[in-house]
Amino acid sequence: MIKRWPSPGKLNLFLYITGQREDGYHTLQTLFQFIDYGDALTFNVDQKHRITLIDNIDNVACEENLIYRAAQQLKARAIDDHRGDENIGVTIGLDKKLPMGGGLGGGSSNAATTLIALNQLWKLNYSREQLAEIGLKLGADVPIFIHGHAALAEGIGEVLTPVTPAEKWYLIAHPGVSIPTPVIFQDPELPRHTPRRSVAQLMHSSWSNDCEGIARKRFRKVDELLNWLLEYAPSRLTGTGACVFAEFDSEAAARQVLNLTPSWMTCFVAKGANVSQLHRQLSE
Ligand SMILES: C[C@@](CO)(OP(=O)(O)O)[C@H](O)COP(=O)(O)OP(=O)(O)OC[C@H]1O[C@@H](n2ccc(N)nc2=O)[C@H](O)[C@@H]1O
Ligand SMILES: Nc1ncnc2c1ncn2[C@@H]1O[C@H](COP(=O)(O)OP(=O)(O)O)[C@@H](O)[C@H]1O
Repeated sequence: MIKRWPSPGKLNLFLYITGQREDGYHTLQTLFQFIDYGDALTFNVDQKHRITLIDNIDNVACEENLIYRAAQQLKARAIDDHRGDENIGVTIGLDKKLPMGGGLGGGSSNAATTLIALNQLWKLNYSREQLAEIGLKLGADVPIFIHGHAALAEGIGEVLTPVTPAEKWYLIAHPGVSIPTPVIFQDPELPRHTPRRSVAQLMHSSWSNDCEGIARKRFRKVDELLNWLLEYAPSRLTGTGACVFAEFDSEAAARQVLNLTPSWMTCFVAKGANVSQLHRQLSE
């Protein structure tokens, strides 16, 4: 029985924007890999009707928290489908480690962990596909955390092809600014027409992130971080930022550079994982 449910972060090892849909959303080709670093959630289920979040996060109203919203949506769906009743309730605790708005997917991961845990604890018996479908309404990155395997994501993130990139060690740095996703996607200078490539072509090319130029231009700290890291290792932006990561073949190499980082850099070392920590624990 899991007591602390892992909610790991992710990296976008590459991110290409291949077009824009009529509703304004951008179509992507992006490679998701999990990291062995993240938040943890606890769930105490009861029959007291309420969903309560005891450790809320600063500047996010409880009803806006993706954990609360995931629990609410799952309960509403369960009531509609006659798999659960009005009385099902839960008290949720959150140990937050992932920086918010950092491109590490913390909110989406928290939502996915909530859906998977409550599906089990409320005995609802939804399939992973059904949970991913509920999750997609909460955020484009929720399905990848529900499926729990590194994948190439296409469409707006919902078309997933499992892949197994090398599990490198990463030095992940946060510039101390949060970049809201729309700020990048609304920029008129964002490259939006990178040609679509096959999985094989993508996996054998060198990798980059189409959002990086805009993030560097608009956020001086992102630019400074990347300039610093690039002296030591291949380094890129994850998602729409704000975090950046440098990749290494060993933990020792990553830690050696960590020891050199100046005090203005907030960093941690994490290993890439093709199966998320949550799914590894679920299959134990
Ligand atoms: C691009 C990624 C890659 O991981 O960036 P990060 O959020 O991780 O940095 C994600 O898929 C982001 O997904 P998510 O974080 O759920 O995006 P949302 O909050 O739903 O989107 C905020 C806004 O960004 C724009 N948006 C988002 C995703 C997308 N593929 N095209 C867009 O144009 C839309 O205007 C949307 O209203
Ligand atoms: N449980 C949660 N954890 C993190 N962020 C959350 C959560 N619930 C709502 N949010 C909101 O979602 C935004 C994006 O968060 P996050 O997923 O951490 O970043 P990103 O999408 O850049 O990876 C936050 O800035 C916050 O306003």
